[in-house]
Amino acid sequence: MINVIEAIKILKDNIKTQTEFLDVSLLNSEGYVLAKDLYSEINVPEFPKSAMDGYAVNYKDLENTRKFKVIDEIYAGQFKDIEYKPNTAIRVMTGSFIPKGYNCVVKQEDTDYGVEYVSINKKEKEYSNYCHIGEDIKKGDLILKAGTIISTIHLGVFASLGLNMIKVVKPLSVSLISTGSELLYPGEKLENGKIYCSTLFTINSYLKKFNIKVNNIKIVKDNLFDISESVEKASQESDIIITTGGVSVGKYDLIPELYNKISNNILFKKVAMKPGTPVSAALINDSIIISLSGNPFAALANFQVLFWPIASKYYNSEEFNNIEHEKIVKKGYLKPSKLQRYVRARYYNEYVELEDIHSSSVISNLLNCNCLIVQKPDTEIKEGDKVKVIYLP
Ligand SMILES: Nc1nc2c(c(=O)[nH]1)N[C@H]1C(S)=C(S)[C@@H](COP(=O)(O)OP(=O)(O)OC[C@H]3O[C@@H](n4cnc5c(N)ncnc54)[C@H](O)[C@@H]3O)O[C@H]1N2
Ligand code: MOO
Repeated sequence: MINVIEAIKILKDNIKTQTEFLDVSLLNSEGYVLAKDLYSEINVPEFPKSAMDGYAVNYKDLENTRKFKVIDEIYAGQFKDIEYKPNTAIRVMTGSFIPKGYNCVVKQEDTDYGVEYVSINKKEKEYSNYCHIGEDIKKGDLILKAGTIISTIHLGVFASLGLNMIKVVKPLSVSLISTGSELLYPGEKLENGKIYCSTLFTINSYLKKFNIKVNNIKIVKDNLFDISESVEKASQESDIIITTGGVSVGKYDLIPELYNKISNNILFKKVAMKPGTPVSAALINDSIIISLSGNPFAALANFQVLFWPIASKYYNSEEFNNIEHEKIVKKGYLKPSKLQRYVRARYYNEYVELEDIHSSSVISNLLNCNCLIVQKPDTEIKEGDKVKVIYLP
Protein backbone atom coordinates (compact mmCIF):
# COMPACT_ATOMS: atom_id res chain seq x y z
CA MET A 1 0.00 0.00 0.00
CA ILE A 2 1.41 3.43 -0.92
CA ASN A 3 1.60 6.29 1.58
CA VAL A 4 -0.02 9.73 1.34
CA ILE A 5 3.10 11.42 -0.05
CA GLU A 6 3.40 8.82 -2.82
CA ALA A 7 -0.31 9.10 -3.64
CA ILE A 8 -0.04 12.88 -3.90
CA LYS A 9 2.99 12.59 -6.19
CA ILE A 10 1.20 10.15 -8.49
CA LEU A 11 -1.84 12.40 -8.72
CA LYS A 12 0.28 15.49 -9.39
CA ASP A 13 2.28 13.66 -12.05
CA ASN A 14 -0.96 12.92 -13.86
CA ILE A 15 -2.42 16.41 -14.06
CA LYS A 16 -1.07 19.13 -16.34
CA THR A 17 -0.61 22.72 -15.25
CA GLN A 18 -3.27 24.77 -17.03
CA THR A 19 -1.90 27.37 -19.43
CA GLU A 20 -5.24 28.59 -20.74
CA PHE A 21 -6.44 31.82 -19.17
CA LEU A 22 -9.76 33.66 -18.94
CA ASP A 23 -10.64 37.29 -18.40
CA VAL A 24 -13.22 37.66 -15.64
CA SER A 25 -14.86 40.83 -14.43
CA LEU A 26 -13.54 42.41 -11.26
CA LEU A 27 -16.88 41.84 -9.53
CA ASN A 28 -16.77 38.10 -10.27
CA SER A 29 -13.07 37.49 -9.75
CA GLU A 30 -13.12 36.26 -6.14
CA GLY A 31 -11.97 32.65 -5.77
CA TYR A 32 -10.27 32.48 -9.18
CA VAL A 33 -6.51 32.14 -9.46
CA LEU A 34 -4.46 35.03 -10.84
CA ALA A 35 -2.88 33.92 -14.13
CA LYS A 36 0.10 36.31 -14.37
CA ASP A 37 2.27 38.37 -12.05
CA LEU A 38 0.49 41.69 -11.65
CA TYR A 39 2.56 44.88 -11.99
CA SER A 40 1.03 48.28 -11.45
CA GLU A 41 0.73 50.43 -14.56
CA ILE A 42 -0.10 53.55 -12.56
CA ASN A 43 0.87 55.37 -9.38
CA VAL A 44 -1.77 55.43 -6.68
CA PRO A 45 -2.31 58.33 -6.32
CA GLU A 46 -1.12 59.79 -9.63
CA PHE A 47 -0.90 63.31 -8.11
CA PRO A 48 0.17 64.79 -4.77
CA LYS A 49 -2.94 65.09 -2.67
CA SER A 50 -4.13 66.56 0.55
CA ALA A 51 -4.85 64.31 3.53
CA MET A 52 -6.90 67.02 5.29
CA ASP A 53 -9.43 69.76 4.68
CA GLY A 54 -7.39 72.93 5.12
CA TYR A 55 -4.84 75.15 3.42
CA ALA A 56 -1.87 74.13 1.30
CA VAL A 57 1.19 76.31 1.87
CA ASN A 58 4.96 76.11 1.55
CA TYR A 59 6.25 75.09 4.99
CA LYS A 60 9.21 77.47 4.70
CA ASP A 61 6.83 80.44 4.44
CA LEU A 62 5.53 79.54 7.92
CA GLU A 63 8.91 80.72 9.26
CA ASN A 64 8.27 84.26 7.87
CA THR A 65 4.56 84.79 8.36
CA ARG A 66 1.39 83.36 9.87
CA LYS A 67 -0.92 85.31 7.57
CA PHE A 68 -1.37 83.99 4.04
CA LYS A 69 -3.27 85.32 1.05
CA VAL A 70 -5.69 82.63 -0.15
CA ILE A 71 -5.17 82.71 -3.93
CA ASP A 72 -7.38 79.81 -5.02
CA GLU A 73 -9.48 76.86 -4.02
CA ILE A 74 -9.17 73.24 -5.25
CA TYR A 75 -11.82 70.59 -4.62
CA ALA A 76 -11.24 66.83 -4.70
CA GLY A 77 -11.43 65.79 -8.33
CA GLN A 78 -10.29 69.17 -9.72
CA PHE A 79 -6.97 69.88 -11.37
CA LYS A 80 -5.65 73.45 -11.47
CA ASP A 81 -2.34 74.55 -12.91
CA ILE A 82 -1.42 77.12 -10.26
CA GLU A 83 2.00 78.72 -10.04
CA TYR A 84 3.43 78.97 -6.52
CA LYS A 85 3.76 82.45 -5.04
CA PRO A 86 5.50 83.01 -1.68
CA ASN A 87 3.30 83.58 1.39
CA THR A 88 0.15 82.34 -0.35
CA ALA A 89 -2.20 79.53 0.56
CA ILE A 90 -4.62 77.41 -1.45
CA ARG A 91 -7.84 76.25 0.13
CA VAL A 92 -7.88 72.45 -0.31
CA MET A 93 -10.13 69.56 0.68
CA THR A 94 -9.20 66.00 1.66
CA GLY A 95 -8.24 64.32 -1.60
CA SER A 96 -7.54 67.58 -3.48
CA PHE A 97 -4.65 67.93 -5.89
CA ILE A 98 -1.80 70.03 -4.42
CA PRO A 99 0.09 72.23 -6.93
CA LYS A 100 3.89 72.32 -7.14
CA GLY A 101 5.59 74.57 -4.55
CA TYR A 102 2.98 73.88 -1.88
CA ASN A 103 4.45 71.19 0.31
CA CYS A 104 2.31 70.88 3.39
CA VAL A 105 -1.32 71.22 4.40
CA VAL A 106 -2.44 72.99 7.54
CA LYS A 107 -5.73 71.52 8.66
CA GLN A 108 -8.53 74.04 8.95
CA GLU A 109 -8.89 73.59 12.74
CA ASP A 110 -5.42 75.17 13.06
CA THR A 111 -6.51 78.33 11.22
CA ASP A 112 -9.10 81.09 11.45
CA TYR A 113 -10.89 79.60 8.36
CA GLY A 114 -10.09 82.85 6.47
CA VAL A 115 -11.43 83.30 2.95
CA GLU A 116 -9.29 86.06 1.44
CA TYR A 117 -6.57 85.82 4.03
CA VAL A 118 -6.02 82.98 6.46
CA SER A 119 -4.20 83.10 9.79
CA ILE A 120 -2.37 79.93 10.66
CA ASN A 121 -1.61 79.17 14.27
CA LYS A 122 0.49 76.02 13.85
CA LYS A 123 3.88 75.46 12.33
CA GLU A 124 3.66 72.38 10.13
CA LYS A 125 6.62 70.36 8.89
CA GLU A 126 7.42 69.72 5.26
CA TYR A 127 4.95 67.20 3.76
CA SER A 128 2.65 67.09 6.74
CA ASN A 129 -0.88 66.09 5.71
CA TYR A 130 0.55 65.57 2.21
CA CYS A 131 0.20 62.29 0.25
CA HIS A 132 3.04 61.80 -2.23
CA ILE A 133 2.58 60.49 -5.77
CA GLY A 134 2.60 56.68 -5.48
CA GLU A 135 2.23 56.78 -1.70
CA ASP A 136 -0.05 53.74 -1.86
CA ILE A 137 1.26 51.94 -4.97
CA LYS A 138 4.15 52.86 -7.24
CA LYS A 139 4.03 52.40 -10.99
CA GLY A 140 5.94 49.21 -11.86
CA ASP A 141 5.54 47.64 -8.40
CA LEU A 142 4.89 43.89 -8.30
CA ILE A 143 1.50 43.76 -6.64
CA LEU A 144 0.61 40.06 -6.68
CA LYS A 145 2.23 36.89 -7.94
CA ALA A 146 0.65 34.50 -10.41
CA GLY A 147 -1.05 31.72 -8.49
CA THR A 148 -2.64 34.01 -5.92
CA ILE A 149 -6.17 32.93 -5.04
CA ILE A 150 -8.18 36.11 -5.38
CA SER A 151 -9.94 37.16 -2.19
CA THR A 152 -11.70 40.20 -0.75
CA ILE A 153 -8.75 42.51 -0.15
CA HIS A 154 -7.32 41.81 -3.62
CA LEU A 155 -10.49 43.20 -5.16
CA GLY A 156 -9.93 46.56 -3.49
CA VAL A 157 -6.36 46.69 -4.76
CA PHE A 158 -7.39 45.70 -8.32
CA ALA A 159 -10.04 48.40 -8.22
CA SER A 160 -7.59 51.05 -7.01
CA LEU A 161 -5.39 50.14 -10.00
CA GLY A 162 -8.37 50.74 -12.28
CA LEU A 163 -8.66 47.12 -13.40
CA ASN A 164 -12.14 45.97 -14.31
CA MET A 165 -11.09 42.68 -15.92
CA ILE A 166 -8.72 40.18 -14.31
CA LYS A 167 -6.77 37.46 -16.11
CA VAL A 168 -7.28 34.16 -14.29
CA VAL A 169 -6.41 30.52 -14.82
CA LYS A 170 -9.18 28.58 -16.56
CA PRO A 171 -10.74 26.72 -13.63
CA LEU A 172 -10.49 23.01 -13.07
CA SER A 173 -13.63 21.16 -14.03
CA VAL A 174 -14.94 18.41 -11.80
CA SER A 175 -17.76 15.89 -11.87
CA LEU A 176 -19.15 14.63 -8.57
CA ILE A 177 -20.75 11.22 -8.42
CA SER A 178 -21.91 9.38 -5.31
CA THR A 179 -22.53 5.69 -5.79
CA GLY A 180 -24.94 3.79 -3.55
CA SER A 181 -28.45 2.38 -3.92
CA GLU A 182 -29.15 3.53 -0.35
CA LEU A 183 -28.63 7.22 -1.19
CA LEU A 184 -31.37 9.79 -1.52
CA TYR A 185 -31.18 13.43 -2.54
CA PRO A 186 -32.03 15.81 0.29
CA GLY A 187 -35.70 16.71 -0.18
CA GLU A 188 -36.73 13.18 -1.16
CA LYS A 189 -38.96 11.17 1.19
CA LEU A 190 -36.91 9.13 3.66
CA GLU A 191 -37.53 5.38 3.35
CA ASN A 192 -36.40 2.36 5.37
CA GLY A 193 -32.81 1.40 4.65
CA LYS A 194 -32.07 4.67 2.86
CA ILE A 195 -29.98 7.67 3.91
CA TYR A 196 -29.49 11.11 2.52
CA CYS A 197 -26.37 11.70 0.47
CA SER A 198 -24.29 14.33 2.29
CA THR A 199 -20.76 14.17 0.94
CA LEU A 200 -21.44 15.59 -2.51
CA PHE A 201 -22.78 18.76 -1.01
CA THR A 202 -19.78 19.46 1.19
CA ILE A 203 -17.33 18.79 -1.61
CA ASN A 204 -19.34 20.89 -4.05
CA SER A 205 -19.25 23.76 -1.57
CA TYR A 206 -15.47 23.51 -1.14
CA LEU A 207 -15.04 23.55 -4.92
CA LYS A 208 -17.33 26.53 -5.39
CA LYS A 209 -15.23 28.62 -3.03
CA PHE A 210 -12.55 28.55 -5.75
CA ASN A 211 -14.91 28.77 -8.74
CA ILE A 212 -13.95 25.25 -9.71
CA LYS A 213 -16.43 24.24 -12.37
CA VAL A 214 -18.68 21.47 -11.12
CA ASN A 215 -20.22 19.90 -14.20
CA ASN A 216 -22.63 17.61 -12.43
CA ILE A 217 -23.60 16.37 -9.01
CA LYS A 218 -25.15 12.98 -9.25
CA ILE A 219 -26.17 9.93 -7.25
CA VAL A 220 -25.86 6.64 -9.16
CA LYS A 221 -27.23 3.30 -7.98
CA ASP A 222 -24.94 0.32 -7.34
CA ASN A 223 -25.11 -0.93 -10.91
CA LEU A 224 -21.95 -1.29 -12.97
CA PHE A 225 -23.64 -0.24 -16.21
CA ASP A 226 -25.03 2.99 -14.74
CA ILE A 227 -21.79 3.83 -12.95
CA SER A 228 -19.72 3.18 -16.11
CA GLU A 229 -22.03 5.28 -18.22
CA SER A 230 -21.95 8.20 -15.77
CA VAL A 231 -18.20 8.07 -15.40
CA GLU A 232 -17.66 7.79 -19.20
CA LYS A 233 -19.84 10.86 -19.72
CA ALA A 234 -18.11 12.74 -16.91
CA SER A 235 -14.72 11.98 -18.48
CA GLN A 236 -15.83 13.81 -21.64
CA GLU A 237 -16.42 17.05 -19.74
CA SER A 238 -14.29 17.10 -16.59
CA ASP A 239 -10.61 17.12 -15.70
CA ILE A 240 -11.32 15.30 -12.45
CA ILE A 241 -14.09 12.87 -11.58
CA ILE A 242 -14.67 12.44 -7.88
CA THR A 243 -16.74 9.44 -6.87
CA THR A 244 -17.70 8.40 -3.36
CA GLY A 245 -18.56 4.94 -2.07
CA GLY A 246 -18.21 1.47 -3.47
CA VAL A 247 -14.43 1.30 -3.16
CA SER A 248 -14.29 -1.38 -0.51
CA VAL A 249 -14.74 -5.16 -0.66
CA GLY A 250 -18.53 -5.50 -0.40
CA LYS A 251 -20.57 -7.41 -2.97
CA TYR A 252 -21.85 -4.17 -4.47
CA ASP A 253 -18.63 -2.20 -4.13
CA LEU A 254 -18.25 -1.77 -7.87
CA ILE A 255 -15.49 0.81 -8.24
CA PRO A 256 -12.73 -1.84 -8.50
CA GLU A 257 -14.73 -3.51 -11.30
CA LEU A 258 -15.28 -0.16 -12.97
CA TYR A 259 -11.54 0.47 -13.00
CA ASN A 260 -10.87 -2.92 -14.54
CA LYS A 261 -13.49 -2.23 -17.18
CA ILE A 262 -12.90 1.31 -18.37
CA SER A 263 -9.68 2.65 -16.93
CA ASN A 264 -6.64 3.18 -19.13
CA ASN A 265 -4.32 3.22 -16.11
CA ILE A 266 -4.95 2.41 -12.46
CA LEU A 267 -2.94 4.87 -10.35
CA PHE A 268 -3.48 3.32 -6.93
CA LYS A 269 -5.85 1.18 -4.94
CA LYS A 270 -5.68 2.03 -1.23
CA VAL A 271 -3.56 4.63 0.51
CA ALA A 272 -2.02 4.30 3.97
CA MET A 273 -4.32 6.83 5.56
CA LYS A 274 -7.08 6.53 8.09
CA PRO A 275 -9.96 7.00 7.63
CA GLY A 276 -10.47 6.42 3.94
CA THR A 277 -7.89 3.68 3.38
CA PRO A 278 -9.72 2.24 0.34
CA VAL A 279 -9.42 5.48 -1.67
CA SER A 280 -8.41 4.69 -5.25
CA ALA A 281 -7.51 6.58 -8.39
CA ALA A 282 -7.20 5.86 -12.10
CA LEU A 283 -7.09 7.52 -15.50
CA ILE A 284 -10.22 7.35 -17.61
CA ASN A 285 -9.81 8.83 -21.08
CA ASP A 286 -8.00 12.14 -20.33
CA SER A 287 -9.43 12.55 -16.83
CA ILE A 288 -8.34 11.50 -13.39
CA ILE A 289 -10.93 9.63 -11.38
CA ILE A 290 -10.50 9.65 -7.62
CA SER A 291 -12.78 7.31 -5.77
CA LEU A 292 -13.25 8.32 -2.17
CA SER A 293 -14.55 6.14 0.63
CA GLY A 294 -18.29 6.17 1.11
CA ASN A 295 -18.16 6.99 4.80
CA PRO A 296 -18.74 10.74 4.90
CA PHE A 297 -15.87 11.73 7.18
CA ALA A 298 -13.51 9.35 5.37
CA ALA A 299 -14.54 10.92 2.06
CA LEU A 300 -13.85 14.41 3.37
CA ALA A 301 -10.46 13.38 4.74
CA ASN A 302 -9.59 11.77 1.39
CA PHE A 303 -10.73 14.87 -0.44
CA GLN A 304 -8.85 17.29 1.80
CA VAL A 305 -5.60 15.36 1.66
CA LEU A 306 -5.58 14.30 -1.99
CA PHE A 307 -7.57 16.86 -3.97
CA TRP A 308 -5.94 20.17 -3.02
CA PRO A 309 -2.45 19.09 -4.11
CA ILE A 310 -3.91 18.32 -7.56
CA ALA A 311 -5.39 21.82 -7.62
CA SER A 312 -2.01 23.19 -6.61
CA LYS A 313 -0.30 21.57 -9.63
CA TYR A 314 -3.12 22.49 -12.04
CA TYR A 315 -3.19 26.14 -10.98
CA ASN A 316 0.58 26.31 -10.39
CA SER A 317 -0.24 27.74 -6.98
CA GLU A 318 1.27 26.84 -3.64
CA GLU A 319 -1.80 28.32 -1.98
CA PHE A 320 -3.81 25.16 -2.57
CA ASN A 321 -1.35 22.87 -0.82
CA ASN A 322 -2.22 21.67 2.66
CA ILE A 323 0.05 23.51 5.06
CA GLU A 324 0.81 21.81 8.36
CA HIS A 325 0.64 24.24 11.32
CA GLU A 326 2.07 23.31 14.71
CA LYS A 327 -0.35 23.35 17.67
CA ILE A 328 -0.33 22.15 21.28
CA VAL A 329 -2.95 19.58 22.28
CA LYS A 330 -5.13 21.16 24.95
CA LYS A 331 -7.72 18.41 25.26
CA GLY A 332 -8.14 14.80 24.10
CA TYR A 333 -6.28 11.54 23.70
CA LEU A 334 -5.79 9.12 20.82
CA LYS A 335 -3.98 5.82 20.90
CA PRO A 336 -1.35 5.10 18.26
CA SER A 337 -2.51 4.00 14.84
CA LYS A 338 -0.52 1.94 12.33
CA LEU A 339 -1.57 4.20 9.50
CA GLN A 340 -1.25 7.97 9.26
CA ARG A 341 -4.47 9.25 10.70
CA TYR A 342 -6.45 12.45 10.13
CA VAL A 343 -8.27 13.50 13.26
CA ARG A 344 -11.02 16.09 13.37
CA ALA A 345 -10.29 18.88 15.84
CA ARG A 346 -10.71 22.54 16.67
CA TYR A 347 -7.80 24.95 16.91
CA TYR A 348 -7.72 28.33 18.57
CA ASN A 349 -4.57 30.42 18.91
CA GLU A 350 -1.72 27.91 19.43
CA TYR A 351 -3.96 25.18 20.85
CA VAL A 352 -6.01 22.33 19.44
CA GLU A 353 -8.76 20.23 21.02
CA LEU A 354 -9.89 16.81 19.81
CA GLU A 355 -13.48 15.67 19.43
CA ASP A 356 -14.62 12.57 21.36
CA ILE A 357 -16.19 10.74 18.42
CA HIS A 358 -13.92 9.70 15.56
CA SER A 359 -16.19 7.38 13.60
CA SER A 360 -15.77 7.84 9.88
CA SER A 361 -19.53 7.64 9.38
CA VAL A 362 -20.19 10.63 11.69
CA ILE A 363 -19.95 14.19 10.39
CA SER A 364 -22.19 16.20 12.70
CA ASN A 365 -19.37 16.87 15.16
CA LEU A 366 -17.45 18.55 12.33
CA LEU A 367 -19.70 21.48 13.16
CA ASN A 368 -17.29 22.09 16.08
CA CYS A 369 -14.16 21.53 14.01
CA ASN A 370 -11.95 23.68 11.84
CA CYS A 371 -8.92 21.46 11.23
CA LEU A 372 -7.54 17.95 10.92
CA ILE A 373 -4.69 16.78 13.13
CA VAL A 374 -2.15 14.72 11.22
CA GLN A 375 -1.41 11.80 13.57
CA LYS A 376 1.84 10.22 12.45
CA PRO A 377 1.88 6.38 12.33
CA ASP A 378 2.57 4.63 15.65
CA THR A 379 2.40 7.77 17.76
CA GLU A 380 -0.20 8.61 20.37
CA ILE A 381 -1.73 12.05 20.86
CA LYS A 382 -2.03 13.36 24.41
CA GLU A 383 -2.43 16.67 26.17
CA GLY A 384 0.63 18.90 25.95
CA ASP A 385 1.93 17.21 22.76
CA LYS A 386 2.95 19.31 19.78
CA VAL A 387 1.04 18.17 16.70
CA LYS A 388 0.65 19.27 13.09
CA VAL A 389 -2.76 20.36 11.87
CA ILE A 390 -4.24 21.16 8.46
CA TYR A 391 -6.82 23.93 8.43
CA LEU A 392 -10.09 23.12 6.69
CA PRO A 393 -10.97 25.71 4.03
N1 LIG B 1 -15.26 -6.39 5.09
C1 LIG B 1 -14.80 -5.15 5.03
N2 LIG B 1 -15.67 -4.14 5.06
C2 LIG B 1 -15.22 -2.89 5.00
C3 LIG B 1 -13.85 -2.61 4.91
C4 LIG B 1 -12.95 -3.70 4.84
O1 LIG B 1 -11.74 -3.53 4.74
N3 LIG B 1 -13.48 -4.94 4.90
N4 LIG B 1 -13.43 -1.32 4.90
C5 LIG B 1 -14.27 -0.38 5.60
C6 LIG B 1 -13.80 0.95 5.41
S1 LIG B 1 -12.39 1.38 6.23
C7 LIG B 1 -14.48 1.89 4.70
S2 LIG B 1 -13.96 3.53 4.65
C8 LIG B 1 -15.69 1.57 3.99
C9 LIG B 1 -15.56 2.11 2.58
O2 LIG B 1 -16.53 1.58 1.88
P1 LIG B 1 -17.05 2.10 0.53
O3 LIG B 1 -16.21 3.17 -0.02
O4 LIG B 1 -17.26 0.95 -0.33
O5 LIG B 1 -18.35 2.85 0.95
P2 LIG B 1 -19.82 2.34 0.98
O6 LIG B 1 -19.87 0.94 1.43
O7 LIG B 1 -20.41 2.67 -0.31
O8 LIG B 1 -20.38 3.30 2.08
C10 LIG B 1 -19.87 3.31 3.40
C11 LIG B 1 -20.91 4.01 4.30
O9 LIG B 1 -21.08 5.36 3.93
C12 LIG B 1 -22.41 5.65 3.55
N5 LIG B 1 -22.37 6.56 2.41
C13 LIG B 1 -21.93 6.23 1.19
N6 LIG B 1 -22.02 7.29 0.36
C14 LIG B 1 -22.54 8.30 1.08
C15 LIG B 1 -22.86 9.65 0.78
N7 LIG B 1 -22.66 10.16 -0.45
N8 LIG B 1 -23.37 10.42 1.75
C16 LIG B 1 -23.59 9.90 2.98
N9 LIG B 1 -23.28 8.62 3.32
C17 LIG B 1 -22.77 7.84 2.40
C18 LIG B 1 -22.97 4.33 3.19
O10 LIG B 1 -24.37 4.29 3.28
C19 LIG B 1 -22.29 3.39 4.18
O11 LIG B 1 -22.92 3.44 5.43
O12 LIG B 1 -15.91 0.18 3.94
C20 LIG B 1 -15.73 -0.50 5.20
N10 LIG B 1 -16.12 -1.83 5.04
O1 MOO C 1 -11.30 4.08 6.04
MO1 MOO C 1 -12.69 3.73 6.80
O2 MOO C 1 -13.20 5.35 6.67
O3 MOO C 1 -11.72 3.89 8.35
O4 MOO C 1 -14.03 3.52 7.87
